Formats: sequence, C-alpha cells, structure tokens
Amino acid sequence: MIEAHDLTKRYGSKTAVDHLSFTIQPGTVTGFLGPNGAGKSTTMRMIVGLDRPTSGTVTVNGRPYTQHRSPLKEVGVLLDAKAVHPGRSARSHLRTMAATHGIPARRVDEVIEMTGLAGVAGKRVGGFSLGMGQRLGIASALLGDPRTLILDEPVNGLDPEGVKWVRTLVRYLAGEGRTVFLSSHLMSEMAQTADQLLVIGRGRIITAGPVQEVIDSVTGTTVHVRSPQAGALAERLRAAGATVSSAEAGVLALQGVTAEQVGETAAANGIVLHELTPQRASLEEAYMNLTQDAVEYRSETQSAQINPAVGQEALK
Ligand SMILES: Nc1ncnc2c1ncn2[C@@H]1O[C@H](COP(=O)(O)OP(=O)(O)OP(=O)(O)O)[C@@H](O)[C@H]1O
Repeated sequence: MIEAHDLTKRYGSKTAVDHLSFTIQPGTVTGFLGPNGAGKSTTMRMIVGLDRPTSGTVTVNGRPYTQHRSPLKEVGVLLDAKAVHPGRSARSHLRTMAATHGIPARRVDEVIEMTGLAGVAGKRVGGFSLGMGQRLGIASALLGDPRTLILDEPVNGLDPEGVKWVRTLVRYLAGEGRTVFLSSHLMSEMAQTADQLLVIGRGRIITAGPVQEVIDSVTGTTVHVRSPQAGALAERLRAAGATVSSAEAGVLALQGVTAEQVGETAAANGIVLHELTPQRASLEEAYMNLTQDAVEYRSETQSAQINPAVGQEALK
C-alpha cells in the first residue's frame, strides 16, 4: 500500500506536486495518468526517496521508503530504464544488484525468464532496443520479489506485443495481492490495464476512482438531433432538464438527456425527427478535455516537434 498525505514538491518557484493525498491499495493495478509535466515522475521519485518532499509525507507499506531495511524486497521500481551501465550484460547487471541486496542468484534467472530476456541476457545493455531496456528495467523491479511495484511509463517504447505482455504481467502481479502503481500518459492503455485511476494535472488531482467510474464521468454523451420542429423540441427538453445548444437552424446538440428520452419526448408531442444520433466522446478525447487546462507548454512542445528551429527559439 502507498499512502500520500498532502505531498508537495517545489523546485524554486515551480510547484511540481501540489498537496497530493491518495492511497494506492494492494491487489489492484492503479494507473497514474497526467499530461507531460503533471508531476507523475516527481511523485514517484518522492515515494521511493529519490526526492525529498517540500512538505507532506508518503509511505510504502506503512513506512517511508528509506526506512525499510530491504527496500528492494519491499518496493520494485522502474523509473529510468536507461540508468544501466551500457557495457554490462543484462545478467551481470541483475547479478550485481542481487548480490548487493542479499538476493539469491537463482532469482536473477527467474526474472530473466519472466521478462523474456533469456535470449539476450548475455548481451551488452548498450546495444539494447528501448523495448529490451524496458524489459530489463522491469526485471530489476521484480528482482526482490516486492509487495509493491512502482513503474514509470513501463510500456514506453514497447511494441504491441510488449504492451500486451506488460498488461498481462501487472494484472498477474496484482492478482497475487501486490500493489501495482504505474504511470502513463495514455488513457486508452490505462483503461485496458488498470482497476483504479489517479489523474493529475499541474501537480493536483483532477479525478480518481475505479476506471469505469472515471471513464463514465468524462465520456459524456451528446445527442444530435435534426428536426423541422427543433424549436418546439428544444423547449420541451429544456423543461425536462437537458442542456440544449444549436449551431445551425433545425439542428440541436443535447446533453444531460439520452437518445431514448429525446425520441420519446418527440413522439409524445407529435414532433417529427429527421435524425437522432447519440455521440460518445472517445476515451482519448475525454481525457484531453479532462486535462486540457493542466497541459503545460503546449504550443512550445508542438512547435519543437514540427520545426526544430522554432523549438530552439522556444527554449531560449
Ligand atoms: N529537478 C527539477 N528541477 C526543476 N523543475 C523540475 C525538476 N523535476 C521536475 N521539474 C518540473 O516539475 C514538473 C513536473 O515534472 P514531472 O517530471 O514530475 O512530470 P511528469 O508528469 O512525470 O511528466 P512527463 O510525463 O513529461 O515525465 C515539470 O514542470 C518539471 O519541469
């Protein structure tokens, strides 16, 4: 279990994490979502004692991470998959980690098997693809057989098969009763993987709860209607509590009402309909709506991707 109380981190005048309080329960996969710069990595770094909170506290399995006697056996962490000496082989990296933490050497072979690295375990890590690096990072996190796993963007750089593998693995680990906390900026990926979601923006919680509840709360349905008697229909639906807007004559966009209710209201009042279409926002659209106010540096980032020269200017 991970428990954060009023967790805050400031870098100078920048508040990266702003009074976050949450509990991540064992036996579940909790997805930590937020746009770039939302504060996910900073939160994870504070959980594992790599950054000191400006104020507030965070504990893992009841204690601050640094107060655990064998942290690796308590918490498995994937924060920066590239933080491995490039000249070492994957096996030698894992063996060194195991030796310095009192973990038996046979566990190294187990995690190599679990993460599908058996074929490349003797190769230099420097030659690894991003996906193989991610697998090695996950193998390192699993080495101590920890009760809690903290994985920052574990599917980053993985191909679809790798993504599916991570999904299956984390579900399996949570099924064993472990606490699994993983970050992503992809709502669709988290919707398929997590039980619970914690969505943050600009260091604050935007929403949290079971995946389906969060999705239902953000993917509101709009009903589109075309009718030669749009005015009369709008009047009756407004009276019933719907929010009505109209971009052109004879066309209505309705919220707070189902397509069935619109059809029945029309029938009961003898109103002719030419079109009745429920339109559900896609998950990614809903997520973008949810977090759009919390996205930092949007224009700079986009220009940097489109035109590196503009990006250079933006960074000056
Ligand atoms: N060492 C630091 N010094 C100054 N500012 C920092 C530092 N680390 C992070 N920040 C700032 O804190 C904010 C949160 O960053 P963080 O990396 O935690 O976000 P994130 O949600 O993990 O984003 P991403 O998805 O891009 O990794 C950002 O505005 C970032 O620029």
